[in-house]
Amino acid sequence: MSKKSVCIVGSGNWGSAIAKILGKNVKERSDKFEICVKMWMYEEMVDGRKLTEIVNTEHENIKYLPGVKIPENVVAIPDLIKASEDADILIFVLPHQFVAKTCQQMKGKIKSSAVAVSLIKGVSIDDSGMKMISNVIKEVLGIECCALMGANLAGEVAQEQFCETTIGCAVNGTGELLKSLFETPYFRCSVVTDQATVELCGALKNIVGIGAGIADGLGHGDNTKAAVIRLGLMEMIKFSEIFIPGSQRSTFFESCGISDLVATCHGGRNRMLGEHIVKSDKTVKQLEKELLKGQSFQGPLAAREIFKMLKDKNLIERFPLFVSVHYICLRESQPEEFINCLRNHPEHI
Ligand SMILES: NC(=O)c1ccc[n+]([C@@H]2O[C@H](COP(=O)([O-])OP(=O)(O)OC[C@H]3O[C@@H](n4cnc5c(N)ncnc54)[C@H](O)[C@@H]3O)[C@@H](O)[C@H]2O)c1
Ligand SMILES: O=P(O)(O)OC[C@H](O)CO
Repeated sequence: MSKKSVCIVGSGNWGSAIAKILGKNVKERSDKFEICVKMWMYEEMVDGRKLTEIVNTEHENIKYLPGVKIPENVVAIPDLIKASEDADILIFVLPHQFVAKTCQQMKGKIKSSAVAVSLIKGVSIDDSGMKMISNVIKEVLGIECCALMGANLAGEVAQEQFCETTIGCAVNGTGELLKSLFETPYFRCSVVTDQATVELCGALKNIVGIGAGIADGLGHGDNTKAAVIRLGLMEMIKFSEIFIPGSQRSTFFESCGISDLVATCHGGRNRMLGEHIVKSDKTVKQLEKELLKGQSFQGPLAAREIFKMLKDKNLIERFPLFVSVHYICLRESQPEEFINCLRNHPEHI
């Protein structure tokens, strides 16, 4: 079997943490993988220098993952086509609002035999309804695309603290190939076939994470947060039952489900957003700029997209937590209303 070459499409907080894992793994598994990992980087200037040059000389993404060394066999490339044209495995790890445009640029210019994996937590909504991000990639590029999601706060993974992740892969064989590429003693990968639920969990938990932050910001403690997690999980399960035929309850007990929900509700950027929404009167855009300095909150966009789906199907009353987070992000509802939403949740009736 010929060696597979790997390209990471994206280089933010998570993309850079994943680059650290992949750079080391391909060297250790050089019978299976090419040693050079290409990483497409959306070019920008940092302290008067190109970020790609900084990464390629200092081997550190000083803007998105400062303080963490990236192996020297990971090469940052600002040209998307040069980075991806020869790849056998494409790893998509961008904020979800950029994925369709990025794929359009790659269309017809990559290997037709390539396989992709999406690490992107979000969904895409258009006039035809909801699509998983892996389906957007699959449709535009015409290649197979799996998903990898879990309780994986990038900073902790980069510090090599133990965690688990879930590879959702409907196609035989590719899941095992991806496991052999990603797994380390501190990053354990389980493969499941219920890919759509894996991806949906990744998108929906970000909305619940904002809710947990709102409860924190209002001064509520661990009991309230536990209620946010439970009610959020119930809405995630109900949503999957309605929108994903064949969704399996067992997937919610993988890392992509309950574990990611717990991690995000305690340590995620979306949780931090919820807290700051309560403690300031700034917009989400302003808070993103101030708090994240170039990184991105995925929860507010997911809340808007899911709200649209619910409205179109007349389901708003069955998902009060998701809907309340959406209105609070828009500043159309007061944060205090979130606790009333928990109090009156249909799960209590
Ligand atoms: N950060 C985490 O802890 C973490 C963990 C697991 C999954 N994820 C998911 O991974 C995905 C990527 O998140 P992240 O944390 O790596 O990103 P991030 O929040 O650090 O986002 C910033 C990235 O977006 C890029 N960017 C800005 N404008 C762009 C454009 N027009 N086109 C393309 N790229 C552009 C920036 O260059 C930068 O690389 C998200 O879906 C997120 O939910 C993140
Ligand atoms: O920081 P968040 O809220 O975007 O969450 C990061 C990861 O998705 C946690 O697994």
